[in-house]
Amino acid sequence: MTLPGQKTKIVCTIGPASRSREVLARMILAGMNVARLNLSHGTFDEHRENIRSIRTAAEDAGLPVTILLDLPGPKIRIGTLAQEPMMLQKDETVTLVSAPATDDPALIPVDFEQLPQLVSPGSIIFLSDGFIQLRVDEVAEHEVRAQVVVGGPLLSRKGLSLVGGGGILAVSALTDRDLECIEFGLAEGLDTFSISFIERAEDIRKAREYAARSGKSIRVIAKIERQEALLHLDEILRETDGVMIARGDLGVQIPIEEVPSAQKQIIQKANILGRPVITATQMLMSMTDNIRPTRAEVTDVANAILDGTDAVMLSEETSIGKYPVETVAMMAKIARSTEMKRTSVGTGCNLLDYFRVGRGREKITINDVVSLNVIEALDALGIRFVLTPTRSGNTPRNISRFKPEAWILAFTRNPGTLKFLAFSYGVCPFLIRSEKEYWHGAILDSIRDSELIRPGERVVLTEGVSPGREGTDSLIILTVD
Ligand SMILES: Nc1ncnc2c1ncn2[C@@H]1O[C@H](COP(=O)(O)OP(=O)(O)OP(=O)(O)O)[C@@H](O)[C@H]1O
Ligand SMILES: CC(=O)C(=O)O
Ligand SMILES: [K+]
Ligand SMILES: [Mg+2]
Repeated sequence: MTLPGQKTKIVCTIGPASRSREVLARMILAGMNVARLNLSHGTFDEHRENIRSIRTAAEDAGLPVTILLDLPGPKIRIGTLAQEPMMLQKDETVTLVSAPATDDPALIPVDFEQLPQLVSPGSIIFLSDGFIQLRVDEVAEHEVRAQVVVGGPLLSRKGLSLVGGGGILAVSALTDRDLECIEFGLAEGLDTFSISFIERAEDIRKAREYAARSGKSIRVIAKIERQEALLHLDEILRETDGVMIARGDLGVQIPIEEVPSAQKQIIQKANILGRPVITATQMLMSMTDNIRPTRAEVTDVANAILDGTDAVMLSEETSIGKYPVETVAMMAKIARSTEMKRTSVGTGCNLLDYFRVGRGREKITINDVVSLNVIEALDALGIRFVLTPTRSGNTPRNISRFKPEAWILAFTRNPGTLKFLAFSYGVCPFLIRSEKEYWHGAILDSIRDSELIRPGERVVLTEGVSPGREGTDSLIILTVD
């Protein structure tokens, strides 16, 4: 048993820059915990190959990697360009045509037939999360002519949105394509999906019900990337297994200046319920092309950690960037340094006060009380390890939400629980093979053998898993001999 270098979990989007086994292996060693495959890009064949490579690389490295499949959702995207990048210059006129692809390098295909009905002269179109802006001049039956207001390089399959929140198909968040993607994932033996543009808890239930028809249960990360999701945040958090602050789309769907406060609110509410939360998009964006990040980016990563995020995510940086491995290593370095200073610099959200003296006191559960007591014991006695036998993963997650300095070693027989703990801060999960290994004696034996714990050191153990009992209602503090 060796401990990871940092407690914050690192999610990396895999693409052309990182899909080789060699690069994947180096990213795993640098600290990647979760490989995200964005099913909005590439083909099922490509992703099947990616899944194979990730599994092999993880096996070779001897470290666990969880695969997250990100569903496309009802997002309007441009199609496949004849040449990429297509360089758009300020003031030039461009033509958008409704088509999935084009051979004409002067045209921008848009993978959405009704585009001409959606805009009128004067409408502002954002491409690529708002990096590129166009103003519509003329609308014809199948095409739209527009002037470039802000230019830049455009790549195939980038998102298209309209000022004022347009650019999402008005249908349910879960599209037919998403259902096909769930089926693809289940057939590949995967069960963790992030759902894009969800509006309500109902969207998550639909995905679960769809998987249940094939007798499977799935784990869901709800992507918060539109106003409606913020309005229904409480019901979404209750239903979901985890949550992602998808700042790319969120920053064009709501006023961009509201993204930071939304981030803090989502993190705080997710922490209260013990749902792992991922902060995503543009975290180290400049490392897509440069070997060093900006001060602002480093500060963004550190602040997300201090806000209480469980995981941080890389997108372009690792999917198409020049320095995927260096970016993961930088992320890990920022995380490690920030975690060490977390107590001395203080954090934005004091969850302890929420439960002890705040609104949380009214709704407090026995599990909350136990996790509060664990935190109390860790602090008072300077304990470095909590050992949690768990079936569902709830006990380690409830402790993790307080972002303690101690490591949470989780022991489970359930491979799905193990995989999903890859999203929780400070949790180091281990697979055990029999019911007997849930017993305290067995857990202590394995930890003694690992040499992680010094003889004479105190640890906290949460109650063992026993048949017919739900939740954790006790903890023991003991000295390892
Ligand atoms: N499998 C892939 N193949 C090719 N390019 C990819 C792949 N995955 C990601 N990319 C590139 O990396 C960029 C950033 O990835 P990201 O996952 O954030 O996608 P996105 O297009 O912004 O959409 P989303 O809102 O779904 O995240 C993509 O826009 C795309 O250019
Ligand atoms: C990750 C994602 O979907 C976004 O930032 O929009
Ligand atoms: K997606
Ligand atoms: Mg998005």
